[in-house]
This record gives sequence, structure tokens and C-alpha cells, in this order.
Amino acid sequence: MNTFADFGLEPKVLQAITELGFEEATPIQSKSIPIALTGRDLIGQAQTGTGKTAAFGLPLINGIPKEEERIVALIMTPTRELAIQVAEEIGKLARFKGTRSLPIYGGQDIVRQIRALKKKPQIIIGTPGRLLDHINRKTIKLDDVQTVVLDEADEMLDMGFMDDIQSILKLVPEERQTMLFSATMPSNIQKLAQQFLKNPEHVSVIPKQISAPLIDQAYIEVHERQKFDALTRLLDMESPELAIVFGRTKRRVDELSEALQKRGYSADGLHGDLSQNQRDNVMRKFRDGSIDVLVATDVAARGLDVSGVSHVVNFDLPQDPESYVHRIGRTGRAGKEGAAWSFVTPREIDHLHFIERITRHKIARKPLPSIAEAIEGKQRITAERILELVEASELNEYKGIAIQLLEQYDSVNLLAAAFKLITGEKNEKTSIELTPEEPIRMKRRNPDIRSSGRKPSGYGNRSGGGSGSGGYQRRDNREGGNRGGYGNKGGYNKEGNRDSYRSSSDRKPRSSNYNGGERRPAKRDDNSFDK
Ligand SMILES: Nc1ncnc2c1ncn2[C@@H]1O[C@H](COP(=O)(O)OP(=O)(O)OP(=O)(O)O)[C@@H](O)[C@H]1O
Ligand SMILES: [Mg+2]
Repeated sequence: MNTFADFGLEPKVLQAITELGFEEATPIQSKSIPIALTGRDLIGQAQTGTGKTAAFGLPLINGIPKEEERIVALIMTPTRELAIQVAEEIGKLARFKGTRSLPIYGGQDIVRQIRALKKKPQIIIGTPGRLLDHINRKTIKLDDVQTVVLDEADEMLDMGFMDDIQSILKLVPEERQTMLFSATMPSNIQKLAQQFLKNPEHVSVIPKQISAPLIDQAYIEVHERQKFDALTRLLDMESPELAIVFGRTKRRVDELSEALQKRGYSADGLHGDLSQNQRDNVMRKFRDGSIDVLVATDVAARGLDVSGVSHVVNFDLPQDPESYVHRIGRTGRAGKEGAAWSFVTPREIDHLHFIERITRHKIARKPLPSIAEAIEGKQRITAERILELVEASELNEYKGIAIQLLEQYDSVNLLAAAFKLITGEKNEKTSIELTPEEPIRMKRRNPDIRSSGRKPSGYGNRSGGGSGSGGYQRRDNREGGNRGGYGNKGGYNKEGNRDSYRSSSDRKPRSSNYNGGERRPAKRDDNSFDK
């Protein structure tokens, strides 16, 4: 473990780190910052939520002179919300130094972006489609770019955006530093690396398991038609601070968020068919806690960093182990614990075992929560809330009625009735109909999502992601407490239903096979790349 001062970063950069409350560098930061500072190409892999953004962001910001007026660094992300989030984090890290950065993504008014580009940002954080649009309009010029980062590099490759990335990178001078980061590095990342990187240093801090160590992983075997009740019981039993529920398709997400609302949960949906405005609204509500449950397609699987996400539920199992790792990685971040639950139909058990094998982690089987457990959970949380009110609030306004009632009725009965009133809203009586989803089918593939060529240097080494320990934390002086994650994207498209990255008109045929010779279905469209 290093302190940030060991890296020789500029005082103003260190000041921002202190302000954010980062005390120690995370393992991926300790390993990659010194290499990145030398200007070498780099492939960085570390578990979800371990600070990869700052691992590439800090050396980037450190190297850019304040008076620079050209675009000298380009960060590409697979989704719009991730572009926004990375830009926010970069903005915070660059706060004292004054480095200028700008997110550029589809769905936002292009005229506004052009206006912002006139302020001479030095770092652009963007999604490929919109970036290309600006390049074609000559509103973005990449001739002076010295550093390129592909965040979620494997995903960028996996979405059929190789062509766009190639077109963009062709415009960046060859004399540059290129860095790839992700929690998962399937072996096909080599292809991207060979093409775009020069003699890269592989930095990997994946200990035994690919998924983050502080996530308690469980699955429940359920039939498709039991899933909704299983979800509500689980939410009641566990009373998450914030939860993300992943569904397979856009339709699923719509139906599920509506059904949860009907049952009295504070939930909303996120997928690629919503307007950017709607997406921004949902994310804002989730971040500030005005909704507790975010129902999303894989649009929210990568990179999303929302503090307070205590639970992730795979309402539908994801197709790929990578997606599983990233989805559950929305919790258990930055040294905090989290719980991940997956619903598995009997026909999907093999697929679950496949995910276990690839991620090298056994997922514990748990029983379907009973109604009694759900009720108990609701009562517990209600009691906690009542006691909090008793401790903290001015209750005078309510005391008159309390005294009156207590004079006439038994106190236990009164309190029990109040509990019934408060907790009884979300009962299983409101009928809910969800369109059933087909079970996930197993696919053959190369069982390797970790090797980025070489054996990871941190392999088998607990110092890595801090297996079991969580390792680092930040002090509580973090700005605003509740920081912003967004996230987005989707599964693949089946009968126009799966959430996929691009709108169908926008989708390119996948040009190559990534999957050990097997073609995966074209996936995703979260409109991240549209213009
Ligand atoms: N050294 C540090 N100390 C404490 N907190 C940190 C440190 N570095 C980063 N963080 C915080 O940890 C959280 C996770 O960081 P980040 O989003 O960069 O993770 P990541 O590795 O990119 O995860 P993912 O694979 O899901 O994208 C963020 O809130 C970030 O601000
Ligand atoms: Mg990240």
C-alpha cells in the first residue's frame, strides 16, 4: 500500500485526493500510477469498485499543464452515464489544478457540447458514436492527443464498436500513451491490445476470484412465476439501503418497475429506450435516495458508482459471466460490504454453475424467503425507523392524539395496529402479471475472463484486491456524501425486446467472433452511441 504522496504527484493533485478523503492508494492505483506516469502503455485489471478511475485519472491530470489549450487526452467509455460519471470524478481530481475536462455523449444537445468545446477542454471523456460525430463535424480534433484510455475496454470491444474505436484511434498520433482498464479481461482483449498498444505493461490485481471480495453472493432457485414474490420478499427481508435489480429486457424492466411501484416500493426503471432526460432523472433520483430500487438492464452493469447500493438482485441471470461480475460489482465498492442475490430457474442451474466456474467463486444457495421472514423484515425496519424518530424528532404535534388513544385503548394493541398500517401496504394481494422470460441458454466459450495475455502479476496474491479485507476506505469528508453514479446499457436484442446498446437502426453487424469461435448474439443498445 502506498500513500499518494509516494508517487510524486503535484501538490495540487494531492490536495484534491486529500479533499476526496482518499487516504491510501488502492492496489491497482499503487501498481499502475507509477507506470502510467512514465508514459508507458498499460493494461489494468482489478476488481470492481477498487478505484480504477483514479488509477488512470491521476497520472493523466498530473501530466497536463494548466495553460494547455488543446485536447491532449481522450477517455472512452461504453455508456453515456459512465462518461458523465468518469468526467465527474476527473473533475474532482482536477479541481485544484484546474485541468479542464468535458463529457461528450449521445442524447445530449450537440450545440451545447460544441459551445462547451470552445472553452478548450484538455480531457474529453466520451462515447464512441458521439465522438465520431464531432470528429466529422470538425468540432473535435484529436491531432494533439497524447493519452488515450479505454475504460471497460473489454466491453468496448464486445459491443461491436471495434470499427468506431479503430476510426477514432487512427486520428490520434501514434506517439501516444494508451491504457486499457476493466475488471474483466477476456483473452480476446489481446486483439485490441495488439492493435492499439505498444509493448504494454500488464497490471493486474485480481487475487483468486474475479468478483469483488466484499460481496456476499447467493442464489435462490425459483420458477419464473415465483420471481416477483421472491423479489418483494427479499426486499422486505433485507431492507436494502439502495438496491439495483437487473432484468434481461427493456420490457422486463418496464413491467418490473411498474409492478414494484404498484406494490408500494419506491422504484424506477433505466434502459436504453428512455430519453436521456428520463435516464438522467432516474439516476438523479437514485443517487439522492428519492428512489430506493433501480430496476435496470445491463445498461447499469458497468462502472456505475453510487454510494449506498447495498444490494444487487439478478432478477434474470445474465448471459455472460463478465456481466455477472460487473452487475454484482455495483455493490461492495470502496471497502464497503454488499449483497448480491441471483434468481435462477431450474433450467438455468447449469448456467449458474458455469458462472461460478468462470468467476471462480461458489455462490451459496439460499431458500426462497418466506412470507414470515418478509413480514419480520418489514417490522424490524419499521421498528428501527420509529425508534429513530423517537430519538431524533420533535413529536409534540402527535402527542395529543397519542395520549388520547392511550387513555382509551391498550398500548400494545395500538402500537400493533400502527405497525400493521405502516408495514401492511406492500402485501402480495395486488395482482402482478409479468411476461415470462425464456431461460438463459448455455453457450460454449473459452473459459477465461481474466487473462489479458500474461498471468496476472497479482495472481494468487492476496495483497491484490485485498481479498476478504476490503483494504482501503476513505475518510468521511468526501464531497456531498452521496456521489454520483450513473450507468447504463443493455442485454441483447431478441424480438426487439432485449435491451441492447444501439438502437436497431444504428446497430452494426458484429464483424468478428470474440467467443472462442462462437458468435454471440448482437447485443445492446442503450443509445449510448447514437448521435
Ligand atoms: N484510494 C481510494 N481510497 C478511497 N476511495 C477511493 C480510492 N480510490 C477510489 N475511491 C473511490 O472508490 C469508488 C470506486 O472507484 P471506481 O469507480 O474508480 O472503481 P472501478 O475500479 O472503476 O470499478 P468498476 O470496475 O465497477 O468500474 C469511487 O467512489 C471512488 O471515488
Ligand atoms: Mg470503473
